[in-house]
Amino acid sequence: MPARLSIVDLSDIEARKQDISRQLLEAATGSGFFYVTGHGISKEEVEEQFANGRRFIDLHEATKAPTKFVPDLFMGWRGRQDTNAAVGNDSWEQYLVGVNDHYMDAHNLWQPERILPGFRTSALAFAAKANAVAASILSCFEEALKLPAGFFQEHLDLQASDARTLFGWNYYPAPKPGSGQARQLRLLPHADTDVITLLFQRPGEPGLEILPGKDADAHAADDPSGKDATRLNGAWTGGLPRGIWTRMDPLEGAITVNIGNMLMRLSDGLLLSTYHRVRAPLPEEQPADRNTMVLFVHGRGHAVMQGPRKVYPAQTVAEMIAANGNGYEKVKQDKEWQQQAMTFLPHTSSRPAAIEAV
Ligand SMILES: O=C(O)CCC(=O)C(=O)O
Ligand SMILES: [Fe+2]
Repeated sequence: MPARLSIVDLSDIEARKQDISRQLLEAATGSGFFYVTGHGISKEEVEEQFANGRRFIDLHEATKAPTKFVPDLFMGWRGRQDTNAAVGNDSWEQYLVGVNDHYMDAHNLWQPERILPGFRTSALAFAAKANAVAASILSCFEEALKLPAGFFQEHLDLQASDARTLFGWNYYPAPKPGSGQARQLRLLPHADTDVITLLFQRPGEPGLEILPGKDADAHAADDPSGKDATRLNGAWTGGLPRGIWTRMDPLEGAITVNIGNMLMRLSDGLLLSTYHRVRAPLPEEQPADRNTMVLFVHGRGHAVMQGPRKVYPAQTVAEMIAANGNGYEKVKQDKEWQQQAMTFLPHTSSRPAAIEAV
């Protein structure tokens, strides 16, 4: 099996469901990360939404401050001061919105219309489109995972009063010349807490890397601090080299998809939530900004994320978010780990031999 990252074409998913389900399952049981094309979201829509998010990021700090992050909900704005406290450097800023207006309004986490006209409508419309892509990917997994038919449709309902799915923007400014940031990470290694993540990356702004063979379970079980990233489990890596940070670069027209801890639990460990990180541009790369958009598919707060074989403890979506936020929250108090993890060695980063359709 060659070392490769998989691309799955989702076009005509209703007519080709069986075929696509097989391909998705093969892609997902490998490294836990794959690309999808034929998803029906145009390049223009994606760029428009990047621009929408940038309108927020470019606001004055004092204007953004009232929409500050609420940890239990995992919604709101984290400025570079906050991400500095969370991950140990100041090269990252994030704004996450709930697809559920109820939580957002209760905490005043939207900017007023007069400051960002049309922002909310545009963001929610895009999040709903992305969620539809997520829902069709997940419906392909139901049968294979022996979950009741319609399980995801029920739990991913964005209109539900306890819907906890998040959409948002990550902004990593270009490293300042001479700052040494080229040898730093922009985001620490972590595994996502959600069901699946849809990540929109822009060509020309690389940095995402995955660690095949190191999943959230291996992290939690044998290395709670996560300090030793080389401790791995024995899981299948889809032919990618085990324990080597592998570049998951932006791919024109594709959405990057990864399995989160909730789907790992729902699948009783068949699908793995793989460790990933974001590094700053290398000295030989363009010292560009990095802009990404994420859909963290969580589903409804009361949904129990446990598979039919009950391999993992029964915990609800709300409990899992409150306990762990996203994975990087877990290590934020550990200064020694931060220092160790932030130092980036370029030779630890490798390109996959191929990116190809399964
Ligand atoms: O911005 C990226 O490329 C990755 C973001 C990520 O992993 C996260 O927000 O969980
Ligand atoms: Fe992540």
